Amino acid sequence: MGPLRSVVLAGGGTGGHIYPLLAFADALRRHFPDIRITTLGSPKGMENTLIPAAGYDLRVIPAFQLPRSLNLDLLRTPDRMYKSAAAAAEIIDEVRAEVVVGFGGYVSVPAYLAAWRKEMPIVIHEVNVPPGVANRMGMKFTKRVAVGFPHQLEQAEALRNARLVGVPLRTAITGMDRPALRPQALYHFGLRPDLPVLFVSGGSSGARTINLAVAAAAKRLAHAGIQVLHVQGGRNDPFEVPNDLPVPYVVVPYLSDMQLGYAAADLMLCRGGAITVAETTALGMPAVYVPYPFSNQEQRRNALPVVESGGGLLVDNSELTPDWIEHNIIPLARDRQRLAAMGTAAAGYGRRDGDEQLLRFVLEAVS
Ligand SMILES: CC(=O)N[C@H]1[C@@H](OP(=O)(O)OP(=O)(O)OC[C@H]2O[C@@H](n3ccc(=O)[nH]c3=O)[C@H](O)[C@@H]2O)O[C@H](CO)[C@@H](O)[C@@H]1O
Repeated sequence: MGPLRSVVLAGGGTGGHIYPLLAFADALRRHFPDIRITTLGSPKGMENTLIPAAGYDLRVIPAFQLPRSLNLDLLRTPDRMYKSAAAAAEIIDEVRAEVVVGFGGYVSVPAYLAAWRKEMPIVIHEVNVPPGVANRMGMKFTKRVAVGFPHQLEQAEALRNARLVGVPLRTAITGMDRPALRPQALYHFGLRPDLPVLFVSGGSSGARTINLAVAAAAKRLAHAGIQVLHVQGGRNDPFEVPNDLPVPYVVVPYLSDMQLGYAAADLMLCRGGAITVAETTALGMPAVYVPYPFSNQEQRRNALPVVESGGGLLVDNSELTPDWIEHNIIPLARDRQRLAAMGTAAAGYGRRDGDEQLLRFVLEAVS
């Protein structure tokens, strides 16, 4: 087949839907330098900052509310859905897209609907169990569904016949040499090279419980000689960290260059968002996972296979206290051998070629 000339990528809401879209867009551009890439987003999602910052064309289409349960009537009736789908259809026509690839989030639904009406190829990329509501709706229009992780095939009936491609990850992350980047990353954050670094991130929007528990353990961590690099996360209130600590505790609101955080870190403390898990494992980063306790336990499902393979620890949100941190994280962060073994196990679960594998799947769809 010839080169792809124009694609529409749909996905929005939080980072978990947007970063894989961007990583896939980068892969498209690598293979087809002249390709036209158009992304569809909703008015309020993080796509409004992340996609233009990455240099891609973002078209915002009208928002609509999607119910938590699936109902096909919804697609026939409400005006707002029609309006959104009509806007998506107009853009698909304008750019003469050959395929729509959706990553989930409400904005994907009008894109799927518009593409289905035009009888165009549709490809869905899904990273969670159970699959998100937008992608579940999209699955009524296409059988071309790709997933990020092996457990999804076993645990979700709707994904049983999906193609396992992995998660498209940014090459700034998958392509980095962690030890080589470490000195620069430590310098960037004002961290010392002689003490371990705990990297704390609650995902793209941050996590209040994690923020408060780690901040409350700041003194104990510092006196044990553990430095902290703490990403607060966009949607979270600031928290207090004592300013007389003997070792650095660096708080940053959000990291656009997430690879610098990974490069500086010896151990990660994080939620279990699918893209976070894909990144920590791709990098062989030992991690303590604190899954978000709601959303159908999807984050526990993401983290469990890594933990079972020895690549990290799992702790319930309600159990993450300063005492737990003192008794579990402090000894781990100081144990280089254990960290190295965990990192090796995590790397055994991780993969770095999700972008290329998804591209292969999309090319099959258009051929
Ligand atoms: C509470 C909730 O429902 N979370 C969901 C959401 O998580 P969320 O949107 O937090 O997404 P993930 O944890 O999967 O990924 C976060 C992404 O943001 C990046 N990042 C994060 C912080 C930062 O400062 N800079 C930065 O670049 C990470 O490198 C990663 O690429 O989407 C995921 C993927 O659908 C789901 O599995 C999660 O369950």
